[in-house]
Amino acid sequence: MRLNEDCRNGEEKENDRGSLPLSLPQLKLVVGYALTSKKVKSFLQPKLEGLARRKGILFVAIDHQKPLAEQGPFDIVLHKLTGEAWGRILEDYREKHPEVTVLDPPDAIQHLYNRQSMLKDVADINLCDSYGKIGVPKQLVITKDSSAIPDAVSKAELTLPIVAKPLVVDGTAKSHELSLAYDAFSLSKLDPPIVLQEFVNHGGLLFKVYIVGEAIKVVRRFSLPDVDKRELRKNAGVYRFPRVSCAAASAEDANLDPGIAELPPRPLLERLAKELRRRLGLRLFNIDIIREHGTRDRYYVIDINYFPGYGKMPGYEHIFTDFLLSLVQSKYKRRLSNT
Ligand SMILES: Nc1ncnc2c1ncn2[C@@H]1O[C@H](COP(=O)(O)OP(=O)(O)OP(=O)(O)O)[C@@H](O)[C@H]1O
Ligand SMILES: O=P(O)(O)O[C@H]1[C@H](O)[C@@H](O)[C@H](OP(=O)(O)O)[C@@H](OP(=O)(O)O)[C@H]1O
Ligand SMILES: [Mg+2]
Ligand SMILES: [Mg+2]
Repeated sequence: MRLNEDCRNGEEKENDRGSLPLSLPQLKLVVGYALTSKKVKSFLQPKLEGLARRKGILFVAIDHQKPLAEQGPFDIVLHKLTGEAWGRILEDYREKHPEVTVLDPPDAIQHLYNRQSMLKDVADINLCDSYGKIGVPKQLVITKDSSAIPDAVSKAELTLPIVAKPLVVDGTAKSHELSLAYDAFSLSKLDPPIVLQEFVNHGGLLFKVYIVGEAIKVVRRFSLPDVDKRELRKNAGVYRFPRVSCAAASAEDANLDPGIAELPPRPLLERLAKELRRRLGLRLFNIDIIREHGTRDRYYVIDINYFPGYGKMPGYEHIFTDFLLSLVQSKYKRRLSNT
């Protein structure tokens, strides 16, 4: 972190939401970012950059034509790019620059790029307390041979309908092309590797739980409608469906049945977030949670995304800048206590 006496003047001296303890010198925090142009557009909105500047945080684009080590110096590196080459560059940089916080470690992120390993920790946590139970839908991975799917589905005793999702999430639109199958035979039309997941009726509403370090923010999103099991036979086939829950329009203001709209209990989400942060070793992700329709406390995690669309999270500019400052403040305090 760079000490900077004159980076804030005039009205910019205001201490936004009290994030900077007054006893600390004024900081200038440099955040290098390596993001796709789509992500830059959705995340680095003027309201984020403006607030960040007022708080002494500067976002600087990482130049891919130049070696990372020759850029900066950075306090934090924020990134969401795929590819092994980039992962190696970052690992090498982390080794040589342990003083820089890389958000997040590439190995840990990799865990979320496979829909099987992504949900493993949720299943292992097996969270169940007086506030509710959180699990994952029953699922099956098919790596090859689509003709064997009907048999595999029957052996695994998966109940129809079934959601089919590409196994690997690699940032392409194709990895988000999902299908809903009303009969197991139609699944043999799909291209493995795929994950087959039991569809859980949830009243057409999904909870997106955004995590930014210690902060948690939940929003409601529209989702797929319930499927009447009696309709299965009539509708046999496999149907591609669009990215319903990703739409910018939120379900916050919709006139919903209170039993469906009620948010999951805060203590339950806090326990889940704390455990997942620790087990995944990640600080920036979101969790898609649904509540089984007709129950009050039976929850399923269906998806976890690394560095999701924070631009759609209300108040993200405050939450994110507070988080960035908290990272260097704790580092600064540790350094002071070591001197
Ligand atoms: N097991 C399930 N039961 C019921 N609905 C599901 C299930 N899995 C997925 N869905 C529906 O499909 C949508 C997309 O699924 P999922 O979130 O796994 O895909 P994704 O492409 O990774 O989405 P994102 O855009 O959040 O990354 C969910 O938002 C939900 O509406
Ligand atoms: O915030 P939610 O509704 O979960 O949806 C996000 C997806 O989960 C992310 O995968 C998208 O980011 P990438 O396009 O960088 O993968 C992300 O893209 P965005 O950052 O351009 O909005 C979103 O589509
Ligand atoms: Mg999702
Ligand atoms: Mg996803």
